[in-house]
Amino acid sequence: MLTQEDLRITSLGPRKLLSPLRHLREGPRSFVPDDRRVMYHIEYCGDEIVNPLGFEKAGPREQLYFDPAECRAAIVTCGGLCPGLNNIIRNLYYKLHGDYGVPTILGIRNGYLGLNPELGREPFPLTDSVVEQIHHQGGTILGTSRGPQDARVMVDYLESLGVNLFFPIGGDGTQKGAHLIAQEIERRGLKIAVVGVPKTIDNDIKFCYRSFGYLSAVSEAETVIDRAHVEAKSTPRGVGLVKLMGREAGFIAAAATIASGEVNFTLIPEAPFSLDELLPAIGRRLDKRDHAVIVVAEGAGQDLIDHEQGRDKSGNRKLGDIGPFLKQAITDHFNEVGKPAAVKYFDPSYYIRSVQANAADSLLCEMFARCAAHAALAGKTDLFIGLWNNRPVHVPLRVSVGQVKRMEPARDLWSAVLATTGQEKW
Ligand SMILES: Nc1ncnc2c1ncn2[C@@H]1O[C@H](COP(=O)(O)OP(=O)(O)OP(=O)(O)O)[C@@H](O)[C@H]1O
Ligand SMILES: O=P(O)(O)OC[C@H]1O[C@](O)(CO)[C@@H](O)[C@@H]1O
Repeated sequence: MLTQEDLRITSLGPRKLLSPLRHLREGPRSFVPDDRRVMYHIEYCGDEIVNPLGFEKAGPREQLYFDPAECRAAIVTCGGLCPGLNNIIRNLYYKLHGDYGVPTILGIRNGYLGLNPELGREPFPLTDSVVEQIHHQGGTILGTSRGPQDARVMVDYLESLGVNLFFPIGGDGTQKGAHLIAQEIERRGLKIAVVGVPKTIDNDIKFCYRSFGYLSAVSEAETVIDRAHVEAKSTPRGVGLVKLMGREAGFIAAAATIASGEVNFTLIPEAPFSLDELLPAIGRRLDKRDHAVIVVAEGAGQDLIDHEQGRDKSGNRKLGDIGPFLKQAITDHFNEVGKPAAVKYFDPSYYIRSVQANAADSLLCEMFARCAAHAALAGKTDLFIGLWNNRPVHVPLRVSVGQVKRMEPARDLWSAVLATTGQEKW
């Protein structure tokens, strides 16, 4: 259970400088339509908390800490690609520059690498023409990277750039890095707000019910499963085998299974399985219906594969390739029992995460970016924008760091998978 102390949001100081309403009336934004000013008024939500855990609700504050006209913002995108990164960049730009009037928004290139001036390329200023069309593209116009950088070096650089609003967009690794940066800023007594936006197609960030990009990736995955189903049905004893991303959590595999409705076996990292049980179960399905569709998350069945243990640059564990392993195991097994199966293997891999955001994710991105801008200008720091009880909330980074979200086999989503596939367990 989280305590009040856990949930306390760090603030750079008392908020009294400017009210957004006053600022919008007086500010130099001739292109802000009048109705946006009204929207601010309606949107204003104060420091209300959202139960049951007690997160503070995200959104505009009555008073700002920073004078937007004197601010400099920087955005960085880190880790793997995710649909919606460009939407976040674009919406942050429009909110900060277009609505609040922050004069300069810098794009940091290639993740935290771009905050090390010895190694990275120089940041560039975002402009209307730079961001105008980017939400139609997958990826991130800023580039990304994995691998650690020294928080002291990054803070030195942010300070030298004159940045006081900093937005790290990334997964749990990025948010851990953001927390170290925020702590270093606090140690030095600097006035730089650090407000993260959680990103991952894997949807495994704690206190964020749905991360942006997840549903776009699921949609793409569903298309591949449907193709695998067509292949499997078109040949005697056909097996469509689809490997999907999901290093530690099976949310993509589970949701794509349910969306497709054509999967017979779903295998996820959170539910260990044995070949002794799985292969005969596939056999029973083939005897009955002559085809089977299997979805496996890349982190599933790792205990079955002999592979080199190791870590990537960011410290994420390296996985053995479960797809070809399963393909071989299924092929060998049915050859051995004298009833060969035709296994068609699909590995959509990066394909599902390099697409542009779908409508649902575009909406989420707009909300996350808007809330991040409000929080930073209000002087809130060392937090990310989460989604809790269907509301955007402020999640202190010290609370989220080290916490992970996993599918719980006893919960609804997994029950829905079992009901959809008809598989007995796993
Ligand atoms: N514990 C940590 N402390 C400081 N920085 C970290 C930490 N873990 C990861 N990072 C840094 O954060 C950045 C992104 O981390 P990582 O590559 O793990 O991606 P991620 O943000 O977790 O996203 P994804 O979901 O794509 O894996 C990298 O530059 C990495 O070095
Ligand atoms: O090959 P990369 O870029 O390290 O990314 C792979 C990983 O990224 C993720 O999609 C998370 O973003 C994992 O599911 C996957 O293992």
